[in-house]
Amino acid sequence: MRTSIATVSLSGSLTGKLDAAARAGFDGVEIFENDLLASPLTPEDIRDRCADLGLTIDLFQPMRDIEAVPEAEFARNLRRARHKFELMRRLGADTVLVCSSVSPQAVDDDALAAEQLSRLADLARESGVKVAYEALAWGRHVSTYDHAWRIVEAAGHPALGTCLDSFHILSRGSEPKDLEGIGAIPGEKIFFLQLADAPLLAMDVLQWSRHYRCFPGQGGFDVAGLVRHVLSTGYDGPLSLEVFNDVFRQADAGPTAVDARRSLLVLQETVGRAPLPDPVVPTGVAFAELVTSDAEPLSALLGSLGFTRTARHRGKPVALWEQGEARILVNTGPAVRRDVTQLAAIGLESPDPAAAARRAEALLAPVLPRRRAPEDAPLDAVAAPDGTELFFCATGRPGLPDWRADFEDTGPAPAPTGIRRIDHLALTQPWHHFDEAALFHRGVLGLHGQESVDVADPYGLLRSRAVTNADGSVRIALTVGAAPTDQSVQAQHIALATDDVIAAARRFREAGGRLLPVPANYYDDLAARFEFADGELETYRDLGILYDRDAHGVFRHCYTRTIGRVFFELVQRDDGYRGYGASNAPVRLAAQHGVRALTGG
Ligand SMILES: O=C(O)c1ccc(O)c(O)c1
Ligand SMILES: [Mg+2]
Repeated sequence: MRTSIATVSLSGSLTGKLDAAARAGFDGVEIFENDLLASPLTPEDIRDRCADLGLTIDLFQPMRDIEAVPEAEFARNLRRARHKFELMRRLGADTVLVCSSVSPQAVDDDALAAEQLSRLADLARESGVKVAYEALAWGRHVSTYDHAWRIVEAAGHPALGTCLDSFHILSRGSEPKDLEGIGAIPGEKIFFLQLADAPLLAMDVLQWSRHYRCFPGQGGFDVAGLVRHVLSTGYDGPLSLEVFNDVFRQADAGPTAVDARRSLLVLQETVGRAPLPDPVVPTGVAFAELVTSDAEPLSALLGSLGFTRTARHRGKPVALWEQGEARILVNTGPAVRRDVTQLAAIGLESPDPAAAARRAEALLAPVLPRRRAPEDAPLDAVAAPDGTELFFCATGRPGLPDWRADFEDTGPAPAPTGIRRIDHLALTQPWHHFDEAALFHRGVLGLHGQESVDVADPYGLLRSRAVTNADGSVRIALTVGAAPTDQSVQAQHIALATDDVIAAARRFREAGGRLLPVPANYYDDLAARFEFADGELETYRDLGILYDRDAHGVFRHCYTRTIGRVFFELVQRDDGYRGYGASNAPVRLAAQHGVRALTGG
């Protein structure tokens, strides 16, 4: 299917928007009148530029407040339309969007609306233009798609059809049965289909539409369900994104256009219309790679956690540290983002690394060079939106490139200390890339998105959403802070799974490690909320262990101090607990702020 994007969805100048849309692979654009008015280019220049970029102009919009008005007013509207149709001729655009009137002059008279739209369509036809009539959710008299369609049907004019916009339809809380009417519209009378998602917010629908729309798959609407209804009519026009969003209005058009196109690819796959390679869901975490300019503090911390250095890279200053199945690479080489200790890469165990990379590439993920150096194993890797490198690994599987082969052993595996593996990785996202990151991890990696939760931090709200595979052996928690300057929102962490967090915490402390101190008030509150065995709470209090329960089981966890941007968590999940201790995050965040205030670090 052809894909299109409205220029209003992207930031910057009209030419910048067109370039970004073309580079992301869109077939066409909807030109917003305001973008054209503000552009120094003539309509002919814009037409030529689109042609050079391989973009069709699928829609010109919007024309407002046309129908169901007194005759004198309608005559003025026709005059206005004549000018716009001439402009469209110069632009080479053949479909105009007319949105339902919000004018106080408009009357509630479907017959009049049909008659005037029909006369508009007569004029349009003379200019070779088709009119697509759209119900705005806040239209004065016409606010539903079926009402707009009844008027179009009554007009019975070949140059008049309807435009369906998923936001206007789904923002009205449509039940599945309310969408069935879509299937009854003849496909050739649906002149255009605009797609947008939105987070489920209770607010004025106009404000919601103008500020909070997002790309399909990033909000709470069933956009794919609506598209299925539309496709069942035989509609064969473009899938076009029309997203009014304050964040996208400020963000770079290039990455936004890529995010937009990826969302459409995932949507097309959901409705069975995208030729994408199947997802290859990762089956485990092979390693987490930290970069640092000073390995000393990190080595000490890993040592206290029971990790030992077991191997080093043959060609680069990268050490492998292991404990159980948890593997941490410490890279002290000249990495791009080495200024502060941070998580730079994740190795994901993949059933078919090459196929995983093919899907990632089809979903517009930047593919990284397979060999960093001539002697390296050829590993498939892509960059996530936050820059984290994702390696698709086949650890110890004959016939496939193995990252482990690039390492030579330097010491034996450590004695087990009860740490089994990496439980999850928590990555903070730049605030304006959060939805993009969640969609990326779901679409590209085939992970499943869990509920989004908001967590209070002393200086703002953190949003958090985890993506996981089916058995929980890969869990990535994506978080973002409301306050972009707050240091806590920059932190990343590696959570290590243990079967006995008390023993692990004691061992860590005995080995010289320092756990994050937790205020006594927290334990007083725990005592009020839960019943504990004798001495249990005192043990938690002594060690700084936090406690949570969900419908499935119990979660106990504690934190190390932070080095650079990175800290570690020891976690014990019992009886199928699924969460990440979100209810404890405010206490953890406050404690981390407290430590920073004391140490100045
Ligand atoms: O917010 C608006 O006015 C507006 C304009 C044109 C559209 O296609 C639309 O969906 C909304
Ligand atoms: Mg619209």
